[in-house]
Amino acid sequence: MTRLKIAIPNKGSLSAAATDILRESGYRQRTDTKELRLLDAENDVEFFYLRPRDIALYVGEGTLDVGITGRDLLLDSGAKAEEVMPLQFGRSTFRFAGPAGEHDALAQLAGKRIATSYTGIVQAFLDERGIDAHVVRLDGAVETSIQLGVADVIADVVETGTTLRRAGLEVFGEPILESEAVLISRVGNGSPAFEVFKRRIDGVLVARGYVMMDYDIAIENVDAAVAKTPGMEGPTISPLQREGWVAVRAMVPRDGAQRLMDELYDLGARAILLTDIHACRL
Ligand SMILES: Nc1ncnc2c1ncn2[C@@H]1O[C@H](COP(=O)(O)OP(=O)(O)OP(=O)(O)O)[C@@H](O)[C@H]1O
Ligand SMILES: O=P(O)(O)OC[C@H]1O[C@H](OP(=O)(O)OP(=O)(O)O)[C@H](O)[C@@H]1O
Ligand SMILES: [Mg+2]
Repeated sequence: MTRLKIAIPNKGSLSAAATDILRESGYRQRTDTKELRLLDAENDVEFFYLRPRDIALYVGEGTLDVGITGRDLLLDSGAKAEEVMPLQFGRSTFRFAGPAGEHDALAQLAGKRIATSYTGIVQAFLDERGIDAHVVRLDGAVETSIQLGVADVIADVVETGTTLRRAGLEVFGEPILESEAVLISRVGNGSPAFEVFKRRIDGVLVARGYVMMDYDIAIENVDAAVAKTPGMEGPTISPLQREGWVAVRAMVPRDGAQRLMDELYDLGARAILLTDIHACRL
């Protein structure tokens, strides 16, 4: 098998969370942020720490096999790479914004100067709708460009909205795009090494969404309890020394697990335990 080459954000909002998920998936990660390349010989993979904006290009060209980047950056790049799996972190919305109270519809974009770091996404959006506007490419901090007179509106990443508010701006029109960190690969990459890598990442994502629940319950109440905790392939039910009782073990969604414990208690379950799952293969 040829060694898998993987691109990881070296800085910015996605960097720490990307490193975390890889570490949880059992891969070596750099300990020094100045390190730009790291070989994990045991797992036969090599990591390249790159600017998130450049990652889709390397993967699209086939120089690197896999990457973690933002969906917005992937689409903006126009690279021949495809989204393989959303990673559930780095969520943001890409939106138009202007001085508070001045705009309420996308039709008002016509003839305006629009500042953005994502010219690919914005130009494609305007072309699709036949809106004629002038796109001004900036590297970052685009919120300031209106006050400084180089643009009339902006199109940018919005997470909490704090940056917009502080600059006296507000969003208008429909959201252009919902983004999050995504796993990308070259179109049609189905190598066995890539399949293993995907399964490991997926195992961590699923584990983050579930917890393990254990409880003891009288046999006459098992059916009602198991209906609430069906598990993946069906829960494990083991005998207890206590006559007429069994122990049940099942994976349950993390959201709502506390409420589920209350409901099981009401059904007569006791010794109800919740434990974290660190990884899984389902
Ligand atoms: N609050 C946020 N600000 C910026 N980007 C975010 C935010 N939340 C998620 N992202 C995502 O991070 C990616 C941007 O990568 P980038 O390297 O520009 O990170 P950054 O946090 O903006 O870092 P930098 O300090 O270099 O500006 C995009 O996919 C973007 O959607
Ligand atoms: O809605 P918020 O929670 O305020 O987050 C959004 C802001 O964060 C990012 O800026 P970043 O700090 O990355 O600076 P940049 O513009 O130089 O990339 C983005 O470009 C917005 O400005
Ligand atoms: Mg940024």
